[in-house]
Amino acid sequence: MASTRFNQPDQRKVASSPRPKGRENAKDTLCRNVLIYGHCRYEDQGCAFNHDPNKTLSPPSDMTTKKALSVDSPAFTPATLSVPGKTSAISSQAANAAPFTPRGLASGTTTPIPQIETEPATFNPAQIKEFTPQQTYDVSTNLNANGTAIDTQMPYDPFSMSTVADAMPSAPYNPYLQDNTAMPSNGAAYYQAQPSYAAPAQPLQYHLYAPIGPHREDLTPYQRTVHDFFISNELREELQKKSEATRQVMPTAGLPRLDREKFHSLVPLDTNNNKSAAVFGFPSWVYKAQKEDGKYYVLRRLEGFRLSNAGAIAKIKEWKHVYNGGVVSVVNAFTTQAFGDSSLIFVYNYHPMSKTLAEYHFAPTNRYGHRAPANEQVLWSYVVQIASAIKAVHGNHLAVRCLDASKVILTEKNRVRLSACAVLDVVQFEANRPMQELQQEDFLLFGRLMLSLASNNPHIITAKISVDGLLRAYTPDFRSAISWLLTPAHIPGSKNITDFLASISSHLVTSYDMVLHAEDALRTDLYRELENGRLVRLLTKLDFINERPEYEGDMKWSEYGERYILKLFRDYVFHAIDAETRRPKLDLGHVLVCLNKLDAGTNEQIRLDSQDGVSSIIVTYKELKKQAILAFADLEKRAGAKGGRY
Ligand SMILES: Nc1ncnc2c1ncn2[C@@H]1O[C@H](COP(=O)(O)OP(=O)(O)OP(=O)(O)O)[C@@H](O)[C@H]1O
Repeated sequence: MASTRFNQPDQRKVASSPRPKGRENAKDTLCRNVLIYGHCRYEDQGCAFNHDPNKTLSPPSDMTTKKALSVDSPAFTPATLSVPGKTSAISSQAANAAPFTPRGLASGTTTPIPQIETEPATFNPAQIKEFTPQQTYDVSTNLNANGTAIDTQMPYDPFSMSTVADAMPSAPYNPYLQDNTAMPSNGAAYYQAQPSYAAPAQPLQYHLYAPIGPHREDLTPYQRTVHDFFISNELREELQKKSEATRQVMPTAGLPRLDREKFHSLVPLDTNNNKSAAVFGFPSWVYKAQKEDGKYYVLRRLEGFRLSNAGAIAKIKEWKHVYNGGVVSVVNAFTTQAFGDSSLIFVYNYHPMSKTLAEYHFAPTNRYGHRAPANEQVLWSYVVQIASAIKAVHGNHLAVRCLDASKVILTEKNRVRLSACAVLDVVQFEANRPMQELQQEDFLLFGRLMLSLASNNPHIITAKISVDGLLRAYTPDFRSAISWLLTPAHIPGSKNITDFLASISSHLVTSYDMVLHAEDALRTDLYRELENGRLVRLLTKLDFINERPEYEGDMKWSEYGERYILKLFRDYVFHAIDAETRRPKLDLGHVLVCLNKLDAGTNEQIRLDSQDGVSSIIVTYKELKKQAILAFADLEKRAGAKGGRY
């Protein structure tokens, strides 16, 4: 730690300027005092060095000395960047290249010692701009902490920051190539290697909240808040509700445990107590249940069903091969007496907070008890998803058979799944109807379902209606798709789902594009959360170390070495005060920036001042990171156990 000083009362005295090699060189050499403190006390007293930073490498704009404990304290430009003679080690391209620092986050109210960039002095999320990788960029000559040229081409591993901090690169970083080995094969279609990609060759020095993904440019600055860095409130609320629903228990519901099948904690999901036998021929109940393995499932119970043919239940095996995003996976089926009757139970995957299409579209919403008919775009999205589900089912030589609005569930916004597959195969096993006939019937059921949603009529009788008349508000495309589904084939059994999909191909593409946008949006949210997880781990580690009461009397523990610097760092991050008003600064941006830089161990230097203002330390994040690792390792030793990975 060449630049680190501990508790040295006189350490802030002005450094003497370097001895010039020749008088001529001196006036071209930037005075070290200007570098370190922003001014030179001896400027007017004969100091021979150059005091105009603009004549050499441009120093940071805010190089003015301010009081201790202020986050606006004078900046310090590492000698590595401005040592005369060494500047030639930086290629002109490297010097001009923009470091990877999303603006607006990088400066905060910190006392950073900027490398080359000049950042706005206060944290302003509104100013965040996208990172544009530099096309041509010479990384072969960069400087290490000692000011010597080093090879900066290194494989960058965002999950192992020590590589970034401790070693320097040897091969160009290619973010696309990097994941190829780890990526499961099913991701290959989307994430193919891009050999021609001109990688941002500069090693990414620290994690910041890179604004990746779709951007909304119509927001005015004041609308961008700290919430921009976290998952959106709506999504958070939705996920939390789902998580709560998943964990809900109802001990007073009086429902049995199914010990033989290892299910317990049943919670009824039916909101409707009037059980009709219209769909399956038996009253049915739906429960959420937890299995012994800790996972959650849905149990659909058919009350009073007696299994007369063991072969019926074997049908389930065939359903296990159906793997489609539009079908709720069928897990198992069994009979039980646990409910006090003879019940047939189907086990499905659980999708918390689902609603049936009937519950969603036919529930009255206005005071006249009406709900507006569904919008055509939404209906097209249902058509595409259900058609894809039918394709998967028919492709496995099965038929859906149950396409009632009360048996298609909405698991996410506009995301539908068939929720009662396999039931009729078991219940009507004896009827032994030909599969081709059942598959043709699926088209009719599908057409009826869409027609009832489009006309907002749950009880539509399709025999005597004119689709064109009923769906006047919809496009001819939509009307003809519904007509195709409802019209029996000229040659029995000749209709097939592939033909239907071909005829709606333009809507498939639109739907696919919407899914891509939705995925982009979710990924953007994921990026926001990515850094938060890291920071929680880092904060936990720091809190484990800082000011442990049991070691309070132990001077070695708290007042020396790494723990002392980390304590000062804690003050620097969390206890900053405004230089002018002396009021506490509660700047989340500052905290995020500092913690991210610590996590990455950057070479940026900061000045840490003791609370009494007596001593200061100039230290890099890289050194701080090393100290944190050492202090935590020491703590682990004292704890006598490994604390786990942080
Ligand atoms: N796999 C599942 N995951 C989560 N919830 C589900 C699942 N399947 C069904 N549900 C939910 O269970 C509830 C009851 O479903 P059910 O099929 O019994 O509908 P219903 O409207 O009660 O119809 P019926 O009157 O025929 O019983 C619905 O709110 C539905 O969203």
